[in-house]
Amino acid sequence: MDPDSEHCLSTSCLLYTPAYKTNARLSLEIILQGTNHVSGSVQPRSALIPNTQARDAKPRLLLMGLRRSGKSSIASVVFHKMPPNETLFLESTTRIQKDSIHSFMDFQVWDFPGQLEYLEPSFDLEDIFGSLGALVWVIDAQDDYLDSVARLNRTILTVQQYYPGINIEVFIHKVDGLSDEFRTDIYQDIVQRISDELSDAGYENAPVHYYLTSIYDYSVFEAFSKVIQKLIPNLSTLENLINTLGNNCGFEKTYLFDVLSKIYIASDTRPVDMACYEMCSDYIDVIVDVSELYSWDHPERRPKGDQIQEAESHVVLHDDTMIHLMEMNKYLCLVSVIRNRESKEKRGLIDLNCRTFQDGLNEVFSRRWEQLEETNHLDGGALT
Ligand SMILES: Nc1nc2c(ncn2[C@@H]2O[C@H](COP(=O)(O)OP(=O)(O)OP(=O)(O)O)[C@@H](O)[C@H]2O)c(=O)[nH]1
Repeated sequence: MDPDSEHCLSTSCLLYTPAYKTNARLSLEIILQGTNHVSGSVQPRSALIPNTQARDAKPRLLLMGLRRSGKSSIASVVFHKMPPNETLFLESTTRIQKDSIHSFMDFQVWDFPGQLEYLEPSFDLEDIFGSLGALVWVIDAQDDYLDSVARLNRTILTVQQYYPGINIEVFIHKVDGLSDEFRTDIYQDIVQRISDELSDAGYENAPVHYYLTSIYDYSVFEAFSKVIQKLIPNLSTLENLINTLGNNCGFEKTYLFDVLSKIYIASDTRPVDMACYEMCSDYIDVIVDVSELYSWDHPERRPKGDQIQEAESHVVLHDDTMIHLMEMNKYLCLVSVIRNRESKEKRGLIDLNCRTFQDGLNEVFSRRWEQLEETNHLDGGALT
């Protein structure tokens, strides 16, 4: 964000005190408490306990690929806020790392050791691929990728016999060190090799999607956003709501962000603009930092009249672009980019429309969220 930009943080974001806080919690600290980091190994078929499946019914994202391809780095950067440089010190994974993410929807991320031979008969495929949301295969684009491609093809051909609807998401990773031309060549080569081999094996039109990713820019967040969006029930309803809101308010682009991971779970259906996405994502960081600084319980602070329940803020940048942020519930916030001069002058209308959108959003999803919260409550809040 440009240091010269005119910052107009609305007071609603800064003034509320914990006594007046409701469900709205734009604070990573609080949300991170809901994130468990446990490790475990997949049980061999004979050791399966019948009831574990019910507790593990959350959609699962499997991070797979060869050793040192970058799986743990991706999970750490996206879900644990690890600065990319610190991934240099990550040790090789030796057991499956199971991460439960408790957010706008509960899901699990399983990080597989690169050397694990999960296709061997001693592993129960149902235990690994049952309740699967997506298989994310990470290929190190800076290394020789032929082995990785061959192993991916073996995995797809085995798994699709039992789980034909499975989403395969291929992250062609570590592209930060490559020129644009080289990236395109590698991308085309990998896509070609995978689709040729699969169609030779008689598997046409496999549901495989490809992304160029790196932890050193926003591409990995963008890719994860796309992966997660496929797991969201009612995504098209959500996109329609955002489109309607954007059209009525003159928004150039709108993203509905998960505050914890900063992946976006939905946006309007205009083409993705990475610059907008980066700006909106950075703005969430600013607001989270400010909220954490000022929303602690101060004995002498007096509430100044009625407070708006959710954090709300806008900033006008040096080029007259406005970013508008509004917290939707304790997990999600809506961030919009506004360039249209007329629209910017109608802040009241924008706020009103965003509140209406918030009602619609919570109506579509609240029942599900309430159910999830009740379940967690019954479980004693423990997430596996
Ligand atoms: N240049 C670059 N390096 C990366 C990127 N992502 C990860 N790395 C580096 O790749 C190395 C291996 O990363 P890990 O995340 O440990 O790899 P892994 O796939 O989990 O490895 P195993 O646990 O052995 O299976 C680390 O030194 C990371 O810093 C990236 O996007 N770009």
